[in-house]
Amino acid sequence: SLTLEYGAHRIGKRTDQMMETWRNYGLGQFIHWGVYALTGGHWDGEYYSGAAEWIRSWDKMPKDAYDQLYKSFDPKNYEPKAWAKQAKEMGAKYMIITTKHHDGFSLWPSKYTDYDVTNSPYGNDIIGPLVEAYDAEGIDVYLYFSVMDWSQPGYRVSLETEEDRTAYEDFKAFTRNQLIELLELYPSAKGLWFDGTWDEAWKEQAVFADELEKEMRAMIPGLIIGSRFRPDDYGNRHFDSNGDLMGDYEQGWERKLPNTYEDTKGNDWDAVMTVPENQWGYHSDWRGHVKSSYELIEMLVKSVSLDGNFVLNFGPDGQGNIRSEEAKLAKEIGDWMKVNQKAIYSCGYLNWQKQDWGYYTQSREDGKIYMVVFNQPLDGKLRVKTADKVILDKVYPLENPGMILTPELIQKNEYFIPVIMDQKWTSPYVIVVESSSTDEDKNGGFQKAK
Ligand SMILES: COc1ccc([C@H]2[C@H](O)[C@H](O)[C@H](C)N2C)cc1
Repeated sequence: SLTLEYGAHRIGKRTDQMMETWRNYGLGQFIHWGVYALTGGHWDGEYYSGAAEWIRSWDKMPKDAYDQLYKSFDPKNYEPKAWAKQAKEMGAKYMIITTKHHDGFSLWPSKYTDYDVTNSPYGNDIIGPLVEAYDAEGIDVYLYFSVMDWSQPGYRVSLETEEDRTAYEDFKAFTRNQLIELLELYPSAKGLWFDGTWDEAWKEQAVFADELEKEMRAMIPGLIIGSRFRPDDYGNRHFDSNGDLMGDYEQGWERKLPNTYEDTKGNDWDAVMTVPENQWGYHSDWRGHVKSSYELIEMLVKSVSLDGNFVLNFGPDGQGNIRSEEAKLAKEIGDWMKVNQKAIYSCGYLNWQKQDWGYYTQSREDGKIYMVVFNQPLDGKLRVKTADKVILDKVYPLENPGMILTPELIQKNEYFIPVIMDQKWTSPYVIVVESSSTDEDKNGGFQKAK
């Protein structure tokens, strides 16, 4: 393997408490909010078919018109406490907020740019009250920050000339200033979710990025930073030139999920997901497929079953309203979580053979196994093929622990579990499996399967 000075600084998962907490979240909320929300994905009566938060890059969007939008940013209906309560009801354990997206508009009072909320009619800090509201609900806050910043004169896609390099040094200093400022203003933040780090110019900044990451980690011990921040000695991101994961978890799963445990390479990871196919910021006219809560619950369960976190995106409108479609999803997901959260929180991958009826998760706290059923077989029998030397001690519906189900042995380590046919399951349901190992432990009894 290559000797890398700026590659992965750790092989394998972080095992400290803050990362354990992160690993056990299961469900998160992404919030994309900024001046792009004022356009709702339209300009001058025309429909923008791209991602609404990218409308500034649309050829039909005059750049100066976009850059004046902040003079209309005055979200009368912004209610951070209501947003936090809704997220709590949904069952989100963490929230990632766009402090600054690619356009550079800063949602906090920044000393380093005039393109921020203090120079909008709204005038006040957006981020601070949001952090307080989510902290008060016990939902951990993470700060999304786009390195790419179209508003900054020093920003460059690539460094071709000496002038580029000189300008980029200013941009690097600006970027560091804003990040230090964010961590000083919001020290309860548990981590940063970086974006906009694919430019050639940034990919040459292995030294700068590494020093900055170290500086940020020193400011908030345990700070969690994913694989989208640093480039390595050769400009590789997410995985360094030896194939080792950069940062604390893999951030590559954007609007897509891994299919198998092998796809995750055994790393921690999050999957960030839009409700439409590709809209993060507010678009007033969602076209194409809009995901149902059933689909999103399956993605959540699949993510947890493969040791990841699922982060669902919300895009509030220009007045600070959470749109009705998202409010409905938050309610429906929350209703499901209220009944089935034990199969999600502090759960992860179980190495039993994947079956067609759904997904296994296993509690990292007590080893209980959860069978989350999406596709109930017509004969009401769930096939279960356990790992070797496992016996099933007790099986029952999570919703009705008194209803003991008796597995039917098919062959060694393989059973049918008869679910209740007269129980009309109308949404994904969970069967709990308490199991133990047939290995004799030192005093001849059975130990709980770990
Ligand atoms: C070039 O393709 C991109 C670039 C950036 C994105 C941004 C989205 O605006 C959103 O912030 C998402 C999390 N991020 C990857 C999406 C697609």
